[in-house]
Amino acid sequence: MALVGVSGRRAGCYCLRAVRSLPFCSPLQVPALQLHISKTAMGACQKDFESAVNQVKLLKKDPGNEVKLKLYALYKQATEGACNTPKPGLFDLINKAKWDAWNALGNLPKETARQNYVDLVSGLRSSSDSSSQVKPEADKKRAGYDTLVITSEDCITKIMLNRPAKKNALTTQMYREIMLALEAASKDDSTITVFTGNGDYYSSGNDLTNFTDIPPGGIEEKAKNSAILLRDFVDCFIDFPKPLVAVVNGPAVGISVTILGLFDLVYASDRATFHTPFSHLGQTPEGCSSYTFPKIMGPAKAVEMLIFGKKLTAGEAYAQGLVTEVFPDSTFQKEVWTRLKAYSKLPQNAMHISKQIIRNHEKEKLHAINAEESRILQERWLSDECMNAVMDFFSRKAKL
Ligand SMILES: CCCCC/C=C/CC(=O)SCCNC(=O)CCNC(=O)[C@H](O)C(C)(C)COP(=O)(O)OP(=O)(O)OC[C@H]1O[C@@H](n2cnc3c(N)ncnc32)[C@H](O)[C@@H]1OP(=O)(O)O
Repeated sequence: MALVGVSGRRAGCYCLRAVRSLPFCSPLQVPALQLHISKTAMGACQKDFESAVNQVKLLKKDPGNEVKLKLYALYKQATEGACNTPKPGLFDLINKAKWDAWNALGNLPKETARQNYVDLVSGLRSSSDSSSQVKPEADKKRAGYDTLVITSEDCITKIMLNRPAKKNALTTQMYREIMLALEAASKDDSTITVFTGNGDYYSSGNDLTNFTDIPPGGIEEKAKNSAILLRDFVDCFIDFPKPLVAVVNGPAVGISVTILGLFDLVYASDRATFHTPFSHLGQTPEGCSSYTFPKIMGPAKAVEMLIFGKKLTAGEAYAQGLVTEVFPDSTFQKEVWTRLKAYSKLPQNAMHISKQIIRNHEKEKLHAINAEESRILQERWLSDECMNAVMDFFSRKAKL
């Protein structure tokens, strides 16, 4: 996701672009959002306002689409007053989101809007400054990974999803980095590999903005590329040679849940939930869950999750066999890591060979299922049902 960028100063007018600012699907092309700052904005805090407008350009961190929409709306209100343009059509998604945000401000006075804009930017600056001071965490990252933190200790390689502000939603970059991390972990001298999430979520599943970055070949090409990426990604889990452990620190959604059927141990905090809202999104199961879930929990319970999107608590997921053990959140990390450190000292070759024997029974089948699920999803992603569901998500997010 591109950050807010500055296009430069032009003839008495500052122009700020939020490149690929608002992630919507159909027509799956995201134009640049332009904010033109006219010199005519008047009022007591005009100077502060202009200065805030300039400070937005210097933010080190993308403030996210919701905030960008707020900035846009407040800017329009501050400079033009109440929303005075016709509502864009349903499928003009970007402009509709911007219009909704502006319109939601009603008759807010221009001066108040200016002040709110200044306050918002000031808040963003302080959080951007303080987050840029958190150097030690960044330094711990193994080189080459932007979205993951990977560490190796006590013969355990830990792969931590690291987009806490986005609930560890999986971007295409993240899928690729996870594949690289698995490849590296399969060859390093660790005995077991652990997945977990940074922050309050394990993962909110596929990042829905993945649907917005459309190549020149259009949405068909996008769907095809995504299906290939999905298939390769899941194949890496099917083929992973060492014991694979999920330390589910919080809620898990979508593909982060389905893929658990390919893990060897799933430890969950009692805060964790397990949710696969595929029908709600006009989508269908992946991660081999159409096979592993009925096998693990029986067809009836699998249907509740995969077709009807029933969200399970950690206790329910344990009762249905998806989770190996549930721990109180207060002692989760301590108990799980003590357990894993003990396991990691077991004879490495015996563990790896055992995993191979167990997996080899159905490896071929899993690859075939993965291919089929990916093929079906490629079609689903082009459906109105799916596009409308993704649009709904971002429309909800765009409301002020
Ligand atoms: C290669 C392609 C492979 C594709 C494989 C297919 C997989 C299928 C799936 O995984 S389906 C599941 C998709 N995920 C979802 O539908 C979850 C969507 N998110 C939510 O419903 C909510 O965000 C939540 C319930 C996870 C958390 O709600 P909460 O109110 O606590 O927090 P926010 O909504 O404010 O979220 C904080 C910011 O994170 C952004 N975000 C969260 N999840 C996603 C996501 N999946 N995709 C994109 N963005 C996400 C959210 O937009 C907020 O961002 P903002 O601060 O900029 O507004």
